[in-house]
Amino acid sequence: MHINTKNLKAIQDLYPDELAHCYGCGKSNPDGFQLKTYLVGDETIAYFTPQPKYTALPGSVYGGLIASILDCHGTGSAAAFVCKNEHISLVDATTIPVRCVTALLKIDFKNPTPMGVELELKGKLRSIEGRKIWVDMTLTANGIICATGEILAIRLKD
Ligand SMILES: CCCCC/C=C\C/C=C\C/C=C\C/C=C\CCCC(=O)SCCNC(=O)CCNC(=O)[C@H](O)C(C)(C)COP(=O)(O)OP(=O)(O)OC[C@H]1O[C@@H](n2cnc3c(N)ncnc32)[C@H](O)[C@@H]1OP(=O)(O)O
Repeated sequence: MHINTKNLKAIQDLYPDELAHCYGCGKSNPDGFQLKTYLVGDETIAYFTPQPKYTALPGSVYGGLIASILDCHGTGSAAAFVCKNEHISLVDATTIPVRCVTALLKIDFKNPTPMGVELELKGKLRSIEGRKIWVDMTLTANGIICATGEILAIRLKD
């Protein structure tokens, strides 16, 4: 079920402008994917519908694109979970003082991901250990988990 994100702020829209050029999720990159990750309770969610040019075999999505959007959903989720952990409100903020980069990303491709449908990405916090944030993710299409991911995101120093 697609949740209503209209009244939620995407974590990527709270990155300061100078850190918002990421190809996958930067709001300041007009050529990029501009993925949006939302914190909803204890999990994160994002939606993305790939364009047909990101085809692997006809009818299925290219794995590199799947890795890209899970990468950005993972770092966004990590930042959101740190904010939640430190009671930094995402509702009132215009920017957040937390930015994470990917140190390690693992994707398991479980089923072909169909082209032409909206993909749902979810993230769950596994642990925060100092600057290291581990997040587990799923990518679902038509109710079927097509890929799972795990990411180690590192919180950048001030
Ligand atoms: C993208 C540029 C990255 C450069 C970062 C610098 C500034 C950038 C500023 C803003 C970034 C803005 C936008 C980012 C855009 C998009 C985000 C989307 C996701 C991506 O597309 S992002 C691109 C791909 N990403 C990289 O380009 C990272 C290259 N890398 C590094 O820049 C360093 O490697 C870094 C910063 C990761 C850590 O460096 P560091 O000096 O801050 O910290 P350190 O090495 O001490 O690691 C701390 C603890 O993490 C453990 N650890 C580290 N790596 C591990 C691994 N692979 N496996 C298991 N554990 C690992 C250590 O073992 C230690 O653990 P412990 O504390 O327990 O000892």
